[in-house]
This record gives sequence, C-alpha cells and structure tokens, in this order.
Amino acid sequence: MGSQDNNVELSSNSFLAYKSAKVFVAGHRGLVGSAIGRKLTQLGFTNLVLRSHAELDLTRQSDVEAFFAYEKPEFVIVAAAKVGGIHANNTYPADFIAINLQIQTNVIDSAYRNGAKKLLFLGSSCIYPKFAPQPIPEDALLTGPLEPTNEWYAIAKIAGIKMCQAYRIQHKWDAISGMPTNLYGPYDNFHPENSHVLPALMRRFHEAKVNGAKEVVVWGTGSPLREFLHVDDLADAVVFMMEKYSGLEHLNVGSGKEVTIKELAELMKEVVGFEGDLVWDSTKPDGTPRKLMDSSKLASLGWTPKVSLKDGLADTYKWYLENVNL
Ligand SMILES: NC(=O)C1=CN([C@@H]2O[C@H](COP(=O)(O)OP(=O)(O)OC[C@H]3O[C@@H](n4cnc5c(N)ncnc54)[C@H](OP(=O)(O)O)[C@@H]3O)[C@@H](O)[C@H]2O)C=CC1
Ligand SMILES: C[C@H]1O[C@H](OP(=O)(O)OP(=O)(O)OC[C@H]2O[C@@H](n3cnc4c(=O)[nH]c(N)nc43)[C@H](O)[C@@H]2O)[C@@H](O)[C@@H](O)C1=O
Repeated sequence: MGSQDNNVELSSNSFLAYKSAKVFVAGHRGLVGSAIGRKLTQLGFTNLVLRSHAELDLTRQSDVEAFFAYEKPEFVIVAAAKVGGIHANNTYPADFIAINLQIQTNVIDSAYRNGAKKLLFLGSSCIYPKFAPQPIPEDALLTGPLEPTNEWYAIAKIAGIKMCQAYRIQHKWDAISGMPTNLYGPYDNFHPENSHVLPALMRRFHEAKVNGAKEVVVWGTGSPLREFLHVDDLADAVVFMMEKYSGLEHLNVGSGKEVTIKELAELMKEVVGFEGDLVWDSTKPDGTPRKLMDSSKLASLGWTPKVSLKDGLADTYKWYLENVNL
C-alpha cells in the first residue's frame, strides 16, 4: 500500500495499551456506537466520553468546539450520522448531505484542534460507483457515477474520507477511515419505512406473525445482492483498526458473504417463524444491484468476522423480542 509510506511516523499511538484514555464515541446510542461502547467496556476501557444527541447536537459547530475544548478526548470514533435505508436516503437528500457534512466536519476538525491522538471515521459501502467491479476494492472510489438513491449521503461520506486524508497529509495527524458494509444487530432502527432492509423485514414479519396475516410485502424485485455484517463484528474491526492501522487509504469492512434480498427475506421468514407468503412490490426501488466489498486488505492485517448471518439474525430477533416488541 504505497499510501502508507506517507504515514509511517504516525503509527506510534497504541490504543489498547491505554485503557484509561479518554475515548469519545460519537453516536453511542445508535446501532454502531452502542456496539463499540459494549466492546470497549468489555476490553476494560474506563474513561469513555459520551454525549447523547439531546446533550450535544454535533451539527452545531460552536457547541462541538466547546465540548472538545473542555473534554479533550485522546481518541475519537465517529459513529454519529444521519443514517437510513433506501427510502429515507431517497426522500430526505438535503438532510443526508447537510447533516452528515456538518457532523463529520465539526468532529474531525475539533478533534484535531484539541489534540486527539487518533480519530476513526466511519463511511459506508455506498461510497463506491453503482457499477463498481465486484468484489469492490478500495481503489474503486471515485471511478464512476454513484447509485442515485444514496448519492447525497455518499458524497458526504466521501468528503469525510477525504477530510481525514487531508488532515493526515497537511497536519501529520492520525485520522483513518473504515467503510462498513450493510450492518445489523441490537439497537438497530426498526422504523417501518426509514430503516434498512434487515430490521424492516424483521419487524414486518414479526407483526405479520403476531397478527395472523397471510402475506408480507417486500420492496423491489428481490434480485439485488447485499453483504451483511453483524455490528459486533464491526465493533471488533473498529478496535482492531484503532490499534493496528494507520494509513491514508480507507479500509473496507465486510463479511465477504452476500445474499439476494429474496434469500434474506426467506431466511428472515424462517427465523421469525412467519408462515404466510411473500409479495414483491416492484414499484419500490432496488437500489444498487450488487455491492460486495473486497475486504482483503483488512484481512491481510489479521482481522476476520465471526458471526454468521443465520446466527446473527437469530440473536437480533431475540434482542428485538426482549427490547423493542414490549
Ligand atoms: N447501519 C448500517 O447498515 C451502516 C452504518 N454505517 C455507518 O455507521 C455509522 C453509524 O450508523 P448507525 O449506528 O447505523 O446509525 P444510527 O442511526 O443507529 O446511530 C446514529 C447515532 O448518531 C446520533 N446522531 C445523529 N445525528 C446527530 C447529531 N446531530 N448530534 C449528535 N448525535 C447525532 C444518533 O442519535 P439520535 O438517534 O438521537 O439522533 C444516533 O445515536 C454511520 O456513520 C453510518 O454511516 C456504515 C455502513 C452501514
Ligand atoms: C447501508 C446502506 O443502506 C442503503 O442502501 P441499501 O443497501 O440499498 O439499503 P436498504 O437496506 O434500505 O435496502 C436494501 C435492499 O432491500 C430492499 N428492501 C426490500 N424490502 C425492504 C424494506 O422493507 N425496507 C428497506 N429499507 N429495503 C427493503 C430494497 O429495495 C433494496 O433493494 C443506503 O441508505 C446506503 O446509504 C447505505 O449505506
């Protein structure tokens, strides 16, 4: 990785050796931030700095500056963002571009100005061109047009990667980026329209089972392929990158396994125990046809995922029954 040459002198900060360090996990109540919080707590980190959205709105520059000046976190993980599935991305393009640019710009700049040792920014596999080569290598970035349903969010995420790179180059500051594939797990967003496919189907199948419905509507044609990763695997990868990676280039984080939406729906039906039929609503968009990432760079550093989709779905449904469907 030629780009690493630029950063050799930046890789001296151990993360795991310093469990009393102040670590700011932005977005700690969300799917990803909560998993990172659980992982860091399990590992023995004792000084997590956390603020809910109500306590600190990360789109407000002066509030973010005041927070960083006061807390001066040593490590920063950016898991706060405006996030949603295909419908939300398509319906609220202004929110997806503006809120994400604001949050990430404020957090990255303030972290740098207030002496953080290292920052990890999270993007998403939607940064790649709609028709990127499969599996998608990191260097496919900016080689073609984006998927229209999420280009606004993707542009913000690409700006986040580039901002980390620019601060590395100009300020010799250890900012890195990870690009996760589609995620799922505890504390996901189960909204009927604005969520991602996996929590949306879990809720829809569950409600259909409980209500004795004969059929469940699933969006699109069922043919798109998606790669899913359990959020606990992502949290493990985040800690791994904080410890082991200090490079200019963003790193893909995936499971390496893809399923069609039809296969996902069939698996969900089985896990939830719904016995009716699936009906496909082809008026809804399919989005990108396929986005399997090439995560071999992260694998070559020594990280591998552990949770299978079937086990992950069963665990998440158990969590849903205990926590959401009260
Ligand atoms: N979910 C997925 O499939 C994927 C997620 N990612 C990335 O992972 C990161 C986290 O996503 P995920 O956990 O799924 O999202 P969630 O929506 O579950 O969590 C996002 C968190 O950010 C907080 N937040 C949003 N806006 C603000 C704000 N203005 N000020 C302060 N906090 C705010 C939210 O708080 P509140 O809810 O109170 O607004 C929430 O706690 C994002 O960068 C996303 O791009 C990447 C690939 C896939
Ligand atoms: C993580 C990723 O997430 C988004 O991209 P996406 O992968 O297209 O997201 P999705 O989970 O919403 O849909 C996946 C597929 O599933 C189909 N589908 C069927 N039935 C439902 C359904 O009920 N809800 C949803 N949401 N989708 C459904 C849907 O039609 C599509 O074919 C972007 O926000 C992007 O920005 C991003 O980063």
